[in-house]
Amino acid sequence: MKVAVLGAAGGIGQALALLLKTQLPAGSKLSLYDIAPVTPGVAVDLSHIPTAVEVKGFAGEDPTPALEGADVVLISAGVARKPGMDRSDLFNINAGIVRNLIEKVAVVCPKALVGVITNPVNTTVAIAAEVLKKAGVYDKNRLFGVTTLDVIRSETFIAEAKGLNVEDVKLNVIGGHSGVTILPLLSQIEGVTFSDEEVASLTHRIQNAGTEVVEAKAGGGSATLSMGQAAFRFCMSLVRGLQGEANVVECAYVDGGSEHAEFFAQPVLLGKNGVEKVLPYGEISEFETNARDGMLDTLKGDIQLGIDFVK
Ligand SMILES: NC(=O)C1=CN([C@@H]2O[C@H](COP(=O)(O)OP(=O)(O)OC[C@H]3O[C@@H](n4cnc5c(N)ncnc54)[C@H](O)[C@@H]3O)[C@@H](O)[C@H]2O)C=CC1
Ligand SMILES: O=C([O-])CC(=O)C(=O)O
Repeated sequence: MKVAVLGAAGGIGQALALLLKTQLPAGSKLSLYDIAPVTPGVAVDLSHIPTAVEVKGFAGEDPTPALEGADVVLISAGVARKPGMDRSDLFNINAGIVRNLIEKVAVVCPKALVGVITNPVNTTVAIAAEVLKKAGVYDKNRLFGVTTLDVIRSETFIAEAKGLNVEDVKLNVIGGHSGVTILPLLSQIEGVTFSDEEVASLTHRIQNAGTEVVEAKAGGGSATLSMGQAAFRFCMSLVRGLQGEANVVECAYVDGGSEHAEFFAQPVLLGKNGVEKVLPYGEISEFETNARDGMLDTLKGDIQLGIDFVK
């Protein structure tokens, strides 16, 4: 199993690389790429940790050597938000970065499972799909927007608010990955009830949790450690699926034939070819139905921006 992290010298990339070095299955290869010259050094640093995972680092303009033979590619290359910015403000810089990296993926490892972390995810995933289509190698089952941070935040905040064991909190978060497009399905959590006020305030907190971190870091970036953990969880689920494990399910932002939008985050069953099956997200409350329907213009606009960028 070979996992490549693009943007590996950044805040997310380094946290993710550490988790992968310590927890990928024995015999795996971990390949780190970033334009930052420190990247080979990050790999040397990690290589001193005694695990059976081989790590190599690559810097410079060309990610090709990092991508050769990759089964999974995770992309966190790009710029992060500062206070006062929306994720969409990152489009001008990050759109081109994701396009260029995916152009290389299309040539070097077109069969890899690709997880896009770089914001604005609602748009960068559409960019990635268009680039892969242009190259004639698009497989919708192999491209994912990583929305796992919304899931782990929901699990944490709900457990805190309700005094639950966080291990017992499981839920789907659907839609996309920004503001109103993030929709945690609180009504589906077993064994708890929420007042209308709790639903409104928890939903709002989850939708704005990225901004909570951006403001707390006061200009020093956005979520990196929690995102490292989230990307790690998602990557391990991809790996477990590739290895043939049964019943591996994660929510992710995929081209899954949704009736709502061309890309939509919902639960997917993972397997040897990426998405084995797009799963229904189940019954939802009236509040959630309104929130879902209310997000769609925003989500579709974000997706169209990505399509237009490549065309
Ligand atoms: N999907 C999600 O839930 C989340 C997404 N993000 C996004 O992830 C991205 C990365 O965030 P951080 O790691 O905090 O930023 P960072 O600034 O710490 O790291 C980004 C890295 O990308 C590298 N980079 C820039 N251009 C590159 C290129 N062309 N090729 C390879 N590497 C390149 C930089 O050298 C830097 O090391 C941001 O766009 C951020 O908004 C952040 C948190 C959550
Ligand atoms: O908010 C940001 O800019 C980073 C992000 O996507 C998150 O923390 O969910």
